Amino acid sequence: MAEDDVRLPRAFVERAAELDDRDPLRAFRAEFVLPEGVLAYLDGNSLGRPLVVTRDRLARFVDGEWGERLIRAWDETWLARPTAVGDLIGRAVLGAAPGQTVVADSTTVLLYKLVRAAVDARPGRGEIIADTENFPTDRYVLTAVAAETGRTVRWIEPDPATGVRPAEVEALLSDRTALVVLSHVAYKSAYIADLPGITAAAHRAGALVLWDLCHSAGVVEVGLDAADVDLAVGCSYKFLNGGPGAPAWAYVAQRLQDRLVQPIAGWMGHAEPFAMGPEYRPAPGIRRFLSGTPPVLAMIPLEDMLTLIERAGLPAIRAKSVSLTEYAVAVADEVLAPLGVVVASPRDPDHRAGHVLLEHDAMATVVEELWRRGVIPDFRRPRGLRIGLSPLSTSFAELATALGHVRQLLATRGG
Ligand SMILES: Cc1ncc(COP(=O)(O)O)c(C=O)c1O
Ligand SMILES: Nc1c(O)cccc1C(=O)C[C@H](N)C(=O)O
Repeated sequence: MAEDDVRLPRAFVERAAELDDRDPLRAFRAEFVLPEGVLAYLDGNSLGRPLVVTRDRLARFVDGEWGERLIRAWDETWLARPTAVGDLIGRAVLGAAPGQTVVADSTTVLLYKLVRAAVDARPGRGEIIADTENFPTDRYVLTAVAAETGRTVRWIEPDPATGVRPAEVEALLSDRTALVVLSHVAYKSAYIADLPGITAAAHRAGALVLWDLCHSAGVVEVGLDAADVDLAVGCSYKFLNGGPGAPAWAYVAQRLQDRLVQPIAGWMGHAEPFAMGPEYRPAPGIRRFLSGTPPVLAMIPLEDMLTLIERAGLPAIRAKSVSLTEYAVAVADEVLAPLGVVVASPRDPDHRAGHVLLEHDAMATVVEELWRRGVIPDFRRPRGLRIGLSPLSTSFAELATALGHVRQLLATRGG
């Protein structure tokens, strides 16, 4: 293979073709918008592709619910959308019974609301357990709530490649722990934490636990009710393909809902929003975690993708996800490692979610050139190229194409 050849070795190209031929989900790719100029899109763990059906649904919404029903649509359908779509998310990807999931705000805002509500429900417990490798917005919210409430964050410093292990959490748990906040899937390495194990350990210490599922929802089976999780949040623009700025969602276990008070008391979380009365009275159940007017328009792409996920089935989606990341790791080991690339994601597929982190000092410039070529993964400091693999919209051929360009750029870089 010539250095400047952008193709992978024939064996890998043929394996990709075989895997596509055998892929039981291969027909779903055609339901996404696939522009010619994008050779390979490997960033669905940041922003998922749009569905073709959404283009038509948005047009119908403008003419129908918005353009013709107008303000009447609030009572007819829109006011119920946050919990209706929440229940769809709960059923399709969270393993959550109805009445426990609501769509609203952004992940950051919902994180603040649930973290604050949780620590206020544990007065006298002055510690929050978190980790230094979590996404910045989680760390910033936790630091702010700790400052607001006179609490201390106990930071775990996990090995970036392995993520937070139960023993590291247990070492910090005590009767001073109010809340444990972790990402189920690490945003850099894609490490899948032991959600049931850590949840049980937190409960043994009398603490609440909140899971950030941004990199899990839609690509990893979660099982919130089965694991007796208290609280969870997630975004919907990654593997739920809700589109840029799509709303987030929150899960609050039924047993906790009427015992928690969230700090942003807005009219949409009121028991009777249109009474417009003098006093705030929280709505019963999950609606009390709403604050302002729901992002109705922004829920349309999300509804379409949840329908697709239910058609495909999360077990099949997870199985393809594992095949895709296994293929990426095999190419990295056999073709990229001789060029200095290191796989910085778990080797065990049971602990690896929907993306793979490949490290090399040249990755920042490699990603810049890849984007110019229409090959779109993303870069995370200090030296990580993230290969995001959305199972329903990504083909093995597309993945092989992308990795061929990565190889060629590393093989021909000067210096
Ligand atoms: C783990 C995690 N939490 C939170 C966020 C972002 O939160 P927001 O949707 O509020 O920007 C992201 C990425 O966008 C993320 O990866
Ligand atoms: N949420 C994002 C945004 O608003 C702009 C650009 C990127 C994003 C992302 O999704 C970042 C992503 N959570 C990450 O894992 O890095």
